[in-house]
Amino acid sequence: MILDLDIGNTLSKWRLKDTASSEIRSRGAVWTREEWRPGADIPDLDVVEAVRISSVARQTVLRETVGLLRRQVGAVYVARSTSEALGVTNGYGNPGRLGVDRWMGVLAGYHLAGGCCSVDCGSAITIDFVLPGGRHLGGYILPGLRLMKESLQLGTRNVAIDPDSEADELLAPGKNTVEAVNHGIFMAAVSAVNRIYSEVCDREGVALPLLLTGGDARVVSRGIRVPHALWPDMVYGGLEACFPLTAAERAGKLSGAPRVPSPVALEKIRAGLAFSMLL
Ligand SMILES: Nc1ncnc2c1ncn2[C@@H]1O[C@H](COP(=O)(O)OP(=O)(O)O)[C@@H](O)[C@H]1O
Ligand SMILES: CC(C)(COP(=O)(O)O)[C@@H](O)C(=O)NCCC(=O)O
Ligand SMILES: [K+]
Repeated sequence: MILDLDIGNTLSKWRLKDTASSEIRSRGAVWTREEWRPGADIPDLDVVEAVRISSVARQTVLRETVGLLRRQVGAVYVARSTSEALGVTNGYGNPGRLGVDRWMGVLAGYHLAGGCCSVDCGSAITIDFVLPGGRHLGGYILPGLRLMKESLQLGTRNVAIDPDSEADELLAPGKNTVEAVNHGIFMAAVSAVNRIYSEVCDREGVALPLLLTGGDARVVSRGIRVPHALWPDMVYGGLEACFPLTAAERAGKLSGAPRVPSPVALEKIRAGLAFSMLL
């Protein structure tokens, strides 16, 4: 078995992948601030031959996790943001500073779709662009839905947006504090993604496939006006592409990859931008 770890600022996600069949056998998540210790929701390390890790948590969390795993598992691969990988050049002036979860998402997106916009809706919402040909442009970081809600301190933190709400409902003015906050942060997130996607496609003269991942991807997806695809395992996809271990991975097949969404024509994106300027 392969243990894949995606340690974010809120949740440490794990999944077990069968080395022979490439199937996902189990998955789970623990709060990042909790100690990572086998037992409870954590898989039994006896069956694990290799571990792949993407971590944006504090250095000490990664160090402790790697230390624990190295004692019990033969091969531990830790992903790093580099200046170039798999045909993509990192757009940051200091490439190592790019969050490795963003780098994994960009590499997975490029592997699947070629040039793309990859959006990760987690503790933070990150929006990254890579052009056909592999030039990563850099990206945008804004607070995630939960962070936005907590920063308001209006006692609404425990009332999450129902991911099954219709976009129309979420667009409407709130009739109480919970609604006003939930609709407000929803609009902040989706407006940013819609606008940034259109602006960058316009600037670069290319309509890019749009891919979404992260804990709030389903909610944000409700308000995205252009074709896009959800890829919950996108960060894991970057780990698979960087450290291929199974036959399917070596053949370039990333698990859970969606069908590549066909973007709308650039003219339409530009027309939408022009229209929003007139309002
Ligand atoms: N069951 C859940 N538990 C915690 N957070 C959740 C859950 N479902 C959705 N979320 C949302 O997802 C976010 C965490 O998403 P995730 O992509 O795991 O973030 P990170 O990678 O930053 O840890 C939270 O900030 C919250 O808004
Ligand atoms: C922006 C992030 C906090 C997002 O992390 P997440 O929301 O997935 O926990 C993370 O990618 C990070 O720490 N990045 C380093 C700063 C940067 O990318 O510029
Ligand atoms: K994120």
